[in-house]
Parts: sequence; C-alpha cells; structure tokens
Amino acid sequence: MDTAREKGNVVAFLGPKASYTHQATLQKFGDQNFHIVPMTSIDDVFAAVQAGSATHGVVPFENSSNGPVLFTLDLFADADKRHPDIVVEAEIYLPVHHCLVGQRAAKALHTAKATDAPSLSQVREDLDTSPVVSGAATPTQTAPQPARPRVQPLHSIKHIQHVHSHPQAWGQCKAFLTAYLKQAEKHDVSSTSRAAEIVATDSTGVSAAVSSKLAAELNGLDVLAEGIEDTQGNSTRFFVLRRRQDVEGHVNASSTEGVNGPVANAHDDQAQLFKSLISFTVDHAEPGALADSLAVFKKHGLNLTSINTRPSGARPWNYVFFVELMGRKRGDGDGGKVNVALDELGRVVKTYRWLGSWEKMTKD
Ligand SMILES: O=C(O)C(=O)Cc1ccccc1
Repeated sequence: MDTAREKGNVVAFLGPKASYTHQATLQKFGDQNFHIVPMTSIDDVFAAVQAGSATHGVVPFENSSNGPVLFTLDLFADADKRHPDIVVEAEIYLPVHHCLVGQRAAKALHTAKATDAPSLSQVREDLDTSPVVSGAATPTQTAPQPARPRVQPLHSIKHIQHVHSHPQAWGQCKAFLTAYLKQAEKHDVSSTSRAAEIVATDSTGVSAAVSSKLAAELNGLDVLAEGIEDTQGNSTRFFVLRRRQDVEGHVNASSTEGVNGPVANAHDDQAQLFKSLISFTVDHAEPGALADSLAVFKKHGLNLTSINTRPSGARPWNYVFFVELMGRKRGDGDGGKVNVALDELGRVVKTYRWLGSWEKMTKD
C-alpha cells in the first residue's frame, strides 16, 4: 500500500507524464513523500483539490512572454461557484524550451500505410532532405516585419500537416510556427504531453506536437526542431493549490512564519517576501468603481504586481478583476496591512475573494 497516499499526501497535476506541469511538480515535490497523480485537465486539478481527493494541485498560471493561462484564471474566477475553497499556497518557476516533435519524413514514409494515399504522396514529395522551408515569414499589412524564428528545423518538416499543442504554446512559438508551419492545421489539446501522445498514435506521420524533449522521448518521437520558443529565457509560473481550511493557521515549513498564520508580531516590511492574489467584481454602472477599488491598495501602501480581467460569467460584458500584490494576509483579526485593505475593499466592491498568500520565489 502506498504510504504517501495513505497519509493523504496527494498532488494532482495537469498531465499526462512529461507535461511542463509534471516537471514543475517534480521540482517542488519530487524529493518528498508525495503521491503524484496526473489529471486530464486544469479543471480536474481544481476539482480534485476542492473535493479533497488531492491535498495539493499544480496548475500553469502565467508565461513570461505569452501572459496568463486563461483556463486557470477562469477557474479562479469561479463563475459556477464550484471551487469556493481553493487558494494558492506556493509558486514554482520553470524554464520552458519547446520542441517540435513527430516522425522524421523518411520514417513517416515507412510507417504510412498504402491506404493513406494523400499523406503518403505528400511525404514522398517531402523526402527532399533540405531541412528548412524558407524560414522567412511573409510580410502582411498587419505584420510588415514578422519576427524571425530563433532556430531552424533539424530535419525536413514539409510533411507536417497537423500540429497539436496546448493553446499557451502557440503564443510562445509564434515566429517559428508562422515561418515554417503556416499551412499546417493547429489543434488545441489539454496539455503539451497529451499532444505528444496523440502524435505517437498517428501512423501516417503527418502530425507533430509542440511539447518538451522529455515528452518526445517518452512517446518514441523524433525531435524535429528544438528551442522553438520566441524568447530566450521563456519561463512559466505554476501555482500550488490547496484548500483554504488546510492552510489557515498552518506554518509553512520553508518560511519563518505562517502563510496565513497566527504570528502576531510579524512585521509588514516582510511584505517583500510574500505575494497575494485577490479577485473582485465592481458595479459596472458606477463611474470610478474600479479606480476606488485600486485606491484602497494604494492607501495601504500595497504594491500591485499584476492586474488581469476575465468575463465574470454572470452577465455579458461584466468582468472579474484579479490583482496580485506584495504582502500576505495574516490570521483573521491579526491586523496586517493586507487584512485591513481587504476589509476596506469589501466596502467598495460588489464581491471579493482572497485567493491565497505565498512566499515569493523570485529575487527582484
Ligand atoms: O504543462 C503543460 O504541458 C501544458 O500544456 C501547460 C503549459 C503549456 C505551455 C507552457 C507551459 C505549460
């Protein structure tokens, strides 16, 4: 019997194996006694933590070049009130290097069956060994100087007609995809490693995935291009989810104080060590409602580090606002700056939710 599972230490992550989320999960929990369980979707990770079948969940939240993961923001917005107890307990940063993975043209020709006539002839044409198509994206009126990709394919990719990946990956690899795979059909799937699994089942060899090298290895695929992300230093931030009742009053082992704990004499200057996430809705008919809300954070000297919005789901053209700020909420009645600001925010907004406070993992 699995002792980690028996003790209830279960981490749900966006799988399958070899997703970037899996790699982030191993970075944080790999050397601890945790039972690590793949989930099919980000939604399933939220649901497992909310239901208590997992004690922790790991989900992608934001990319350094492509911005927020909209699925995750929408689950935090929680229009259906399915996750009332979910809070963020920690953040994980992971460098992300995307590959185009699939079958090389010669191999694809071998494995394609005679009945796959259109793809077979396509593959035959592509046996030209020149690795590169043009590499130059066509200038258009809206993009007169399209960005040049940072790398060239390692093998011919002219046989690729379909590309599968998580929607986040498209936005991180725009230059490469535009230059080399403009005509290929793009298919959204639940994760980058799921994309590699799908490609491995395509016997015609005309499909590829944008995923990690690890996902290529695990699924027996060739790396057709490596490092296809638009920006050097491409990195994704993941959140560790918990249930609010499991973190309240709990002392975070990696910090000197509780994330939300009852440490009465902690100083607010430690705000630089922590971050918090808050969502709120305002009365859209009231001029200045958003400005009034943000003024509360200013009044209490709370530095906002990001602001996002998503449709609220309650009514068309109504939004949920998300702010991240430096500082942490303390135990109720503990009087920290964030606690006071939240009380005040409650008087100027329609609804708000504290979505967690955690130790900041970057130095700046
Ligand atoms: O974890 C994955 O593999 C995902 O599909 C989410 C994702 C996508 C792109 C960059 C980082 C995480």
